[in-house]
Amino acid sequence: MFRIGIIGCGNMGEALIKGFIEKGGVRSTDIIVSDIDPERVKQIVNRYNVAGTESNRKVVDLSQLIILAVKPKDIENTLEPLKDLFDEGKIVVSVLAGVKIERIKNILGKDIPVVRVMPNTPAVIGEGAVGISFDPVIDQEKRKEIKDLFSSVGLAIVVEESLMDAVTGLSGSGPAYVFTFIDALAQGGVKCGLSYREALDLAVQTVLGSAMLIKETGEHPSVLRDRVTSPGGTTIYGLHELEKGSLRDTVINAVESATKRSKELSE
Ligand SMILES: NC(=O)C1=CN([C@@H]2O[C@H](COP(=O)(O)OP(=O)(O)OC[C@H]3O[C@@H](n4cnc5c(N)ncnc54)[C@H](O)[C@@H]3O)[C@@H](O)[C@H]2O)C=CC1
Ligand SMILES: O=C(O)[C@@H]1CCC=N1
Repeated sequence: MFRIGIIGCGNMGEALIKGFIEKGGVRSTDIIVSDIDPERVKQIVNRYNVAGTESNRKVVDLSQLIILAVKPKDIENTLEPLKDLFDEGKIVVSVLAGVKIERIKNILGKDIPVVRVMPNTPAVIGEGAVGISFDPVIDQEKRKEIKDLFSSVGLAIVVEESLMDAVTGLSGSGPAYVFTFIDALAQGGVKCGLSYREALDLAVQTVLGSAMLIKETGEHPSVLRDRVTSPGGTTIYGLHELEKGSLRDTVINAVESATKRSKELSE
């Protein structure tokens, strides 16, 4: 038996495999993976020394915790052919955006425990942000085991399932917003004469350092911002441009729009 089976070895599937092994102390021998793309399976097996198969049925048959990491549109055609294999003792963990616990149970046609998890790609280096929503039938011991597993790849918080769309819109999709912001910061540096490499290095460290300053001081971002903003200095001029460009409104709208899309995916 394998402790963990992962169906779907794409961006998120691989991020979890890498994070579990390199940061979470999960042994490669505890993991079996499958994907419809045989080349992808070979790649993952070679990279992480896990067991690999093209058979999803083998993954379900041989695993206790079955992590689904296919696209939401593929959930039915992935899960339907496997439902006879889900029996006592197995738990489904779905990282699929917008797919509700109830929908997975309906496809399985039985009351198999299901956990919804919304990780993000920094999980690959153990710096993920993970929302977890438990099926009420899952006992405290199993909840702790699953929370500990995902805590090994970053910050894991338990939320009501009704908030999982917001988690998806904020932290699930959030790395893409931050990558865009960092690239824009760097391009600003380029416009002012820095090489892109220098500008990107400075931008990355500025975002990383600023985030860590919030995390380590527990101070509100506005307090820390005011400590940068000298009266009549440079920062207020930059901040004013951000306000003129409605940065805050745009970021709030981005999270809200991605959240709405997650809700649409669940319909
Ligand atoms: N990419 C991200 O940052 C995040 C993705 N997610 C969720 O993770 C899931 C996967 O997303 P990505 O990894 O980005 O997509 P992806 O397209 O990179 O990976 C999906 C993988 O599933 C495989 N696949 C498709 N049908 C299959 C089947 N029937 N059996 C086995 N494997 C099958 C594909 O070959 C592919 O390798 C999605 O539901 C997404 O909502 C959640 C959080 C973050
Ligand atoms: O864009 C998506 O649908 C997936 C879910 C959250 C991040 N990527």
